[in-house]
Amino acid sequence: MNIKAPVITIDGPSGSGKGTVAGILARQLGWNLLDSGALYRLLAFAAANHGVDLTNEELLKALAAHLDVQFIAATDGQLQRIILEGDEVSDVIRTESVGAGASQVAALPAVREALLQRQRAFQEPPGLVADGRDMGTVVFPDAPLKIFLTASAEERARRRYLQLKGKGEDVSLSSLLDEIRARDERDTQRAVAPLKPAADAIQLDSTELSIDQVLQRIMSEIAIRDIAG
Ligand SMILES: Nc1ncnc2c1ncn2[C@@H]1O[C@H](COP(=O)(O)OP(=O)(O)OP(=O)(O)O)[C@@H](O)[C@H]1O
Ligand SMILES: Nc1ccn([C@H]2C[C@H](O)[C@@H](COP(=O)(O)O)O2)c(=O)n1
Repeated sequence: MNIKAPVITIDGPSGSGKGTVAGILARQLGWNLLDSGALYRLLAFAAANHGVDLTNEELLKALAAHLDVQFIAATDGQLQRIILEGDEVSDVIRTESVGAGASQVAALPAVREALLQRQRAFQEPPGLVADGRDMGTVVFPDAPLKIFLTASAEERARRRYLQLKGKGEDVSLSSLLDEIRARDERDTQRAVAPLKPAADAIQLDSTELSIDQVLQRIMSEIAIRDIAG
């Protein structure tokens, strides 16, 4: 019998804290991590490098199918690293402009199809924490625990502002809020795999919660379901 490794999905809009929470959870549980947004970001970044237009669905599909990417698991003191075509791109794919490009290519059905199996291949023992927009609805519909993490657009823009300021970037809160709203609109309104909670997802609004409080809430759901051994 083929018993699949358990999956915890964490979906939600940009800046809700999915990536942070998924990374900590995966480390605490000793499970694999799938940052699915990174795949769409890598595709948008690779397309720019190869001169592929972000509306050219056929070429983007081919690029997605052949993306030469390696995810190097986090270790104590070092976050997960991402290598594209031999170069480390962990930081350069995190800009708002690459995020906007990712949101654009993510609306193309052929691109999503090309990335589907690549995402499912992360489901390896002892388990997987997967974050994105359609982890619970499309990629891992049988996951035993699905979280839909939200926060108000204003709070998400504030978090992003602090994050980027902390990196020394010159950003404006109002333009970040505009970008977050535009990305929400594109991600929720697209025809394929739009951002929405799975019917069986637990919805968690983190506007007033710290990262630790969010983690505690998820840990208690894991304990209730007894899915982490
Ligand atoms: N509950 C929280 N309270 C305060 N800050 C938070 C909280 N959750 C996350 N953050 C901070 O908000 C910023 C954005 O978080 P993160 O990158 O995890 O969001 P995300 O949902 O993965 O966004 P994206 O989808 O755009 O990658 C980070 O600086 C993170 O430390
Ligand atoms: N499962 C996913 C993950 C991401 N996307 C798209 C939509 C986002 O705007 C963009 C970047 O994601 P982020 O790194 O900010 O989480 O990628 C998606 O459609 N489906």
